[in-house]
Amino acid sequence: MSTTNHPTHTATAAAAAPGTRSTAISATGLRKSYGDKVVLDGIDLRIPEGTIFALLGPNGAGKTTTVEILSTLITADGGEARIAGHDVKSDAGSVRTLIGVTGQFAAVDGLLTAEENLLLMADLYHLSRSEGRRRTAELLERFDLTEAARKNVATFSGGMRRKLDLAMTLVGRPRIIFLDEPTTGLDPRSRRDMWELIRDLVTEQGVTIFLTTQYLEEADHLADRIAVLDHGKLVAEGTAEELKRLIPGGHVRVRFADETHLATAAAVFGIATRDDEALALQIPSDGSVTNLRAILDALDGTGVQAESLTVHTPDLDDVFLTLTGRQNAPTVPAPSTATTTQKESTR
Ligand SMILES: Nc1ncnc2c1ncn2[C@@H]1O[C@H](COP(=O)(O)OP(=O)(O)OP(=O)(O)O)[C@@H](O)[C@H]1O
Repeated sequence: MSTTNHPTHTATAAAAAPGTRSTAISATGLRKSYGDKVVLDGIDLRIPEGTIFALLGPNGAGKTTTVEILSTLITADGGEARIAGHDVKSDAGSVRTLIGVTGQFAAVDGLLTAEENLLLMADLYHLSRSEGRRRTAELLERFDLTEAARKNVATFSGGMRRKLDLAMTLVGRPRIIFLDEPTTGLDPRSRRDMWELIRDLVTEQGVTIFLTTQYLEEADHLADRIAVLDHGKLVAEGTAEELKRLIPGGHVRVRFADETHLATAAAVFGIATRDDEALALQIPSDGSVTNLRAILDALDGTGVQAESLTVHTPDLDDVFLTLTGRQNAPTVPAPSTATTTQKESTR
């Protein structure tokens, strides 16, 4: 897709101070309280250009508040945040020309068709009539909405509305896109479609994505880096692999035909946990091929045959549970009315 016709963004990005040129989003000591309630308690972030960053946290952790501050919708009580080098408070106008924000159906008008919604957005971005039509057609095609283009959005499925909402955000060709829970409530297929669209934006156009999610799988799948937000503080940050390494729990489970075989194997693997009932041994392992080979070689050495072997590597659910002491990842979370109302004022 062409990225011409967008002088504002290119010029503004190039104007960023040299030291911050490769940093799309940064924050230092961000704080926000509502009355007595501390929502953000000193958040530090540094997100390089052209990457996907996921802010992961349970309901009420402060994810939307973070997005609202970074996208200039509300101001922080303390700390500093910059978008491509521009201060979100003192230079909010420049920040707004660089970013796109997609909340929960924030901008979509259900009484209009998909095409009308996109054309309206093109008007808001002062695109000429012909450029607006061209961009609308291009986005409808890209998001597989061409057939539904002339239908009222009220008839759309949740997945189609989300796609249209993202398409509307892209009319202005933002270089930095905030996606607040982009797949909450979507079925698995629509969620995967959305993931593909998000990833394509980064690989094809080099945009930077800041997404919030409650889904560990989503962060694992999409993000270059993940931060876990809990009670207004970042409790961990890293790649999915780094976060998974933070916690123990990786193991190989080997099942045997009878107790004699189990006892022989157990004598070899001193640190293994024995499950007599299931005739199984649980052997600590990082799941690497080298480690698996060593386990199998040691078993071969005993002359004992294993009936089955399964590898368990910790997933982000385990990480979340370890870091926050709570299970996460609801299957169909209900959208909160309060945050939806705030999100409606995003544009
Ligand atoms: N305008 C407001 N006035 C008072 N409290 C607020 C306001 N906005 C947010 N909060 C509170 O701040 C906390 C964090 O809210 P926020 O919406 O940022 O969390 P979240 O992590 O996005 O959660 P969710 O996943 O439910 O959207 C919540 O306890 C919420 O009730």
